[in-house]
Amino acid sequence: MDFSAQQNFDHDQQAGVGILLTNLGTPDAPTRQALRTYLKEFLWDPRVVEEPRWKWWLILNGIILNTRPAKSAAAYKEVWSDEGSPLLAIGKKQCAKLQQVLQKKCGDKLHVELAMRYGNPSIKTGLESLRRKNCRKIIVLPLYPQYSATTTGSTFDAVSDALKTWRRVPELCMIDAYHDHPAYIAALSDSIKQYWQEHGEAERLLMSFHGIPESYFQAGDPYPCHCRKTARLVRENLGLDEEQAQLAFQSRFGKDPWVQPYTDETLKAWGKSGPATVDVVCPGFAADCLETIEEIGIENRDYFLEAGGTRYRYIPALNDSNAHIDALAQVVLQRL
Ligand SMILES: C=CC1=C(C)c2cc3[nH]c(cc4nc(cc5[nH]c(cc1n2)c(C)c5CCC(=O)O)C(CCC(=O)O)=C4C)c(C)c3C=C
Ligand SMILES: [Fe+2]
Ligand SMILES: [Fe+2]
Repeated sequence: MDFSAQQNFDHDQQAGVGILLTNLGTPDAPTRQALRTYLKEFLWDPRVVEEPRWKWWLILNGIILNTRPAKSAAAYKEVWSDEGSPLLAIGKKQCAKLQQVLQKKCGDKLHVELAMRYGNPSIKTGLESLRRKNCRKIIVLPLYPQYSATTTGSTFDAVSDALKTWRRVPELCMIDAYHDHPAYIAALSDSIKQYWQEHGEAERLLMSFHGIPESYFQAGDPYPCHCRKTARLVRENLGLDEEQAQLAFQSRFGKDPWVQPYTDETLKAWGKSGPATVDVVCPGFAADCLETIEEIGIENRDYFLEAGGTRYRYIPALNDSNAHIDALAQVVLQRL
């Protein structure tokens, strides 16, 4: 074990508190090669794909990593901006703003760093930055409001792994979920209300969350229950009934059943015989990314309109809005 990196650590400096803000991750570039590297790390995580290792190794290396990277790179090209990947660019803004808000409240012993579970900047790098700033207490805030072993659980694995080589392990607080935090629910509801004030209301609201395999839920992952609670609280806050505002799960991967109802099938059915106008919001995504901009903003729009719907709009994620950053600050401050 290598503890040498800590030799220059200043033991006398006053200790600080670090906040590690994390998100899923994103490729370094929208290219086949960068996607291959990224997907290899992501899809080899046993929290994400629970298949027996030998079997999954053959499928991943024999099929998926030879086909998916080119397809995913084309999709990423559609959302890539001058600032790079939206998820990372928005993450950097969220991090800088949260630092400002928390420093105003708590002073300059508080440091916020951004890290990605897969790809860069890594969790190891983020934690090391906080160590250099002499943070003896670290609060990990994964930007997933709803807990899932595939996301939040996996982030905690990576944090624990990174700390294995530290001689002085910091006091640690891992925030597991904030799916029903009043400030998060208020920020979501207010952003929908504001969108409707500016653009008018649709006949129906679809709250679309990323899915997980149905078998993970059966094995005890509380994720779908967290999503349902978020959706119910937002719906109640907006004063809508169960027909006017509904929930669905997107981004199914592979052939096994995932938690239902599926977003794409719901929108195709609504296009055929349901409401003429639909607004879609993705409360589980703290930042707009491939899954919201491309999958919801483009792909699912086409499904709805081609099936007969007349108007489809995507309401942006909370991103770096003041209400969102204030909500995240409140989630963190409760743990200080
Ligand atoms: C293979 C299984 C997958 C599980 C389980 C899964 C869970 C899960 N993912 C998110 C959030 C995001 N996923 C994103 C991209 C993405 N997700 C998967 C697969 C699983 N996700 C893949 C293969 C990809 C890559 C894109 C692709 O090739 O289609 C992203 C976007 C990242 C970006 O750079 O924009 C997010 C965010 C959650 C919340 C979740 C379970 C709760
Ligand atoms: Fe995903
Ligand atoms: Fe997707």
